[in-house]
Amino acid sequence: MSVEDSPASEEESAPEADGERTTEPKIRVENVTKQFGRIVALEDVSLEVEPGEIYALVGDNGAGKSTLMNVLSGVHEPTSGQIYKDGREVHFGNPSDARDNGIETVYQDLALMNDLDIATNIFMGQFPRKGGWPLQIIDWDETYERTEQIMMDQLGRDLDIRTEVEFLSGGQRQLVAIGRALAFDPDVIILDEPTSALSVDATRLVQDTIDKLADEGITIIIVSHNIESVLEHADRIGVLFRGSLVGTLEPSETDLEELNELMTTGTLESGLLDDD
Ligand SMILES: Nc1ncnc2c1ncn2[C@@H]1O[C@H](COP(=O)(O)OP(=O)(O)OP(=O)(O)O)[C@@H](O)[C@H]1O
Repeated sequence: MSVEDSPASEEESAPEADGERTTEPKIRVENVTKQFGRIVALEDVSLEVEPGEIYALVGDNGAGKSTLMNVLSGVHEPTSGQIYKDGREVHFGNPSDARDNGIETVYQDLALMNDLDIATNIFMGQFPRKGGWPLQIIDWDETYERTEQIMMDQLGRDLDIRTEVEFLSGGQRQLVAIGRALAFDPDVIILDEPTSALSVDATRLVQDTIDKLADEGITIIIVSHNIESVLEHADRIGVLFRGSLVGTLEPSETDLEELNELMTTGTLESGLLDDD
């Protein structure tokens, strides 16, 4: 993996003289195309996600949402185009490259271990350790202390972190998966369908948590079919249609009907659409 300064980004990272923009977008996708053989899953997609923003990606089945998510999380390399993080061009050859650049992904399959407790699930594979090599052992005190911090301070939930995950509700399980992402101290979290198959209450729990993380400055990208929830919680909504980004809308300027039209036809009859 390499991270390069792009000449353009150096210029852009300086605060502009008119004071309008002082920060780079957290994520910038520029002209990204992804092909799988003859299938064009993404075609010339460009978008920007601002720091601390909740950006939702919506689209019909096969529109390219997962592919874009996988490009950003290092699962797929784009066929062409560039990705920038904080104004620097990044190349992700695998998910740990994305992780090294502060991007964590919570997949729909939460991949939790049911018979282990919350803290163990959160730090699985990256436990704090103590002692010198070669006699290093897991530092359980530190593991539970840091889990408590993630739960209370970042997720704002008073869950008993020694509870085995199998006893948790759907919403609580989603929080544990988000907690596991937070353990890597990311500044971007990508969430794949975080509220699918959740009850109304669980959906609210997860949404409130996502709002809280964004308030803390973490940039959130949500892939979702839940348009109502997206309209309520996202700052902006990117609509993909057959691999192309056909619109970027703010919830205040659109509604369910319009989004559905855009998702299913790739255009709006009214023609009123920002092309950013
Ligand atoms: N690994 C792959 N190999 C071949 N084709 C793929 C691969 N991944 C995705 N595609 C194709 O790329 C297109 C976009 O798929 P993608 O999964 O990104 O859409 P999506 O919007 O996430 O759809 P869904 O909501 O159904 O998950 C589809 O035509 C899909 O069949």
